[in-house]
Amino acid sequence: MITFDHVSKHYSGPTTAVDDLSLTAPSGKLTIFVGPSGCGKTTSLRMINRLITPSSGRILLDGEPTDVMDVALLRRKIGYVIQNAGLFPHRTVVHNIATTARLNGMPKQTALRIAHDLLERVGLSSAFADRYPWQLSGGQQQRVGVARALASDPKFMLMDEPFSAVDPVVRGQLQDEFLRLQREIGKTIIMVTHDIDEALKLGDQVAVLRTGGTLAQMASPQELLARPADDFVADFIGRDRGYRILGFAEFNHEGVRLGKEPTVALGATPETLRQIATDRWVLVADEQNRPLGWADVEGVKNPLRNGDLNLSGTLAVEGSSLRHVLDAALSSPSGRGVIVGPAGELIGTVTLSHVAAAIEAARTGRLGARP
Ligand SMILES: Nc1ncnc2c1ncn2[C@@H]1O[C@H](COP(=O)(O)OP(=O)(O)OP(=O)(O)O)[C@@H](O)[C@H]1O
Repeated sequence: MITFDHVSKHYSGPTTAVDDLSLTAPSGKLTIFVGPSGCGKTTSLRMINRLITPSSGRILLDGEPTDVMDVALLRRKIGYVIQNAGLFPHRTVVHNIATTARLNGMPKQTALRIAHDLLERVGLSSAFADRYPWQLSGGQQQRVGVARALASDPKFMLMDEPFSAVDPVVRGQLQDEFLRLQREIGKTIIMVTHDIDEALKLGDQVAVLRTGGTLAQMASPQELLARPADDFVADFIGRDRGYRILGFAEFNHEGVRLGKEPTVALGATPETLRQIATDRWVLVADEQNRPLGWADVEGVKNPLRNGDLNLSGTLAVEGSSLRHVLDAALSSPSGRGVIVGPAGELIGTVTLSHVAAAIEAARTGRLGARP
């Protein structure tokens, strides 16, 4: 657990970067600091590993004040990941990763073995081990940065905008991979971002800071979306709050009868399509009954080919969120959202009215309707 106890930081002149910040980042959880530019996120983070000294107040790691710890020992307890990874340019990937373990006195061979293991855990093959940072993409460098921070198996991790230097697609992948990794490793993490979507996606808890370095609200993503503390938080979270909160409610199809969707295979004739169709659209699936797309009965004049398929519909995996299921229904040309199992096999379809009923049930229960 990382505790801020009335921490302030005043720089010279009138700037108060952080103003009387008190909060606790719980053990094994990912806490996000988010807020507009200049609200003191990075300053707060860097006070934890004493790259910056607080003007007043204390920071404690598992109850132990950091200001009296030996600074080298303190930093060894804390993995640190920064934007653009900050890798050593003259060291290979595997030696970059091994650095922190070596600094903690681990024998070279053990450190290298751990580095190779970590490379795979962050989604890079061993083929990258002997490359230099400049031979990697931004996303790959960022993965190496995470692996390097993890190499000494620190109890705490500080991450300053770790995914912001890459394009949105890679960023999404890195976030997903990092969430998976954190489920395994359960570190106590504080991450800084200016991106509220990233905060809501990754955070167990989100601390929203306002300019002047004060805490506006600290809450779970669901709580922030359902009950923003004031206008500043509501504005910062932005529009679509009602829609985004659906991302935190699992689609429960127990009370909902999934439609039994008939399917055809590629190669089906127009006559077959017309016989099977319940309306204009027929779902096309492969031999394992995995949906491939929808065919428009009125548009197919020859045996069905790949090029005939409408691919606009998203698939919702069973057990995914109401947001995914709603999106599957909205994006499907037939209006029927396709639900698949873990191997991508068809389970059934849902109509918009089914999803609306599920949303209504969740809204009055778990979504936390306003009192
Ligand atoms: N070394 C410094 N000297 C004087 N003022 C500083 C110094 N470092 C930061 N500040 C000021 O302190 C405030 C907080 O800065 P900080 O970098 O912590 O903000 P931030 O929330 O991380 O911003 P961003 O999202 O833009 O990175 C800002 O007003 C900044 O200008």
